Amino acid sequence: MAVKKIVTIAGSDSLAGGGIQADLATFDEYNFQGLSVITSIVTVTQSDFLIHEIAPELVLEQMQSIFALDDIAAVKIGLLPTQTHVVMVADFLKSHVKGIPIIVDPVMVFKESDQANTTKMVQAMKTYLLPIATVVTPNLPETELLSSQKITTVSDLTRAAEQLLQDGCQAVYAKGGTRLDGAQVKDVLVEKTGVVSIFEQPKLTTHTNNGAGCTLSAAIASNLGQAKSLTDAAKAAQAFVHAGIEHGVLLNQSFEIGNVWQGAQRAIREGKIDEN
Ligand SMILES: Nc1ncnc2c1ncn2[C@@H]1O[C@H](COP(=O)(O)OP(=O)(O)O)[C@@H](O)[C@H]1O
Ligand SMILES: Cc1ncc(COP(=O)(O)O)c(C=O)c1O
Repeated sequence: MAVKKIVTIAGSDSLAGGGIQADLATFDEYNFQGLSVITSIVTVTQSDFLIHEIAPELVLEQMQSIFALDDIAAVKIGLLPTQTHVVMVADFLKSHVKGIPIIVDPVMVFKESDQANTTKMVQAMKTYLLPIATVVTPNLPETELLSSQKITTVSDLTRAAEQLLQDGCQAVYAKGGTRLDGAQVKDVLVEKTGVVSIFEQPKLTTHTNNGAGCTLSAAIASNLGQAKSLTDAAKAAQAFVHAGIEHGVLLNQSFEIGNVWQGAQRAIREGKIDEN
């Protein structure tokens, strides 16, 4: 029996919070065989958050192996360590991949570190990656970087997301998340058609949100790969992440911040977690 296949082009998070590990775990929950192109390896210690890049030629070879298959359901792009990787991945997809959803998570600002990539990275993303995207999923600081706008309210977030449509993407799902005030998390989806949707969930106080952004974009990719509409895919993905944060896991007791658990929604569905 042939399996349904979906691809992530992203970094490895050795501690499995975000990155390739979160993407593959998400794809598995949606019954996809997850294929992966590893762009970088992230290592985390008490003092350092390091991104080790994989040589662009090797990234290209991974893409060539995968896209020799012609029945991929969707592609998600996560961490790209340099502008060279951005240009190369965008060029490859533009010429080799047609007619399937491309979800771009423009990973530049991490919860685990304050570092934000440079202005040149922002420019490379806007010039090469956004134009090929079905949907782009920046978090709040990334939306600020890409739009050069300061964001403190949902209206600001919506306006900035609408501005990003001018870079040529079909839609922007901007994550307000916990970075906007209020008891609810608020994310905004703006589409080129003019439709604006706001997705809300109760703001959780659990500290198990490592990988929330990666899981969200992988879940959007999975739902789009199952041929849902973008609005339905986004709504389902936000609910999937919410369950994953609420029932997230700590690696051990010395970690204060834990990882999203991609199996949470299934466990709830199967009655293995009592929600009351
Ligand atoms: N504490 C929380 N409670 C509920 N939802 C959350 C929480 N933190 C993040 N989310 C949701 O998780 C997804 C990822 O958001 P965010 O953490 O802002 O992204 P990133 O990981 O890229 O910084 C969004 O849908 C956001 O609304
Ligand atoms: C490889 C990689 N990609 C992306 C992320 C971003 O993770 P999050 O979904 O928490 O924003 C991380 C965070 O550690 C990472 O290591």
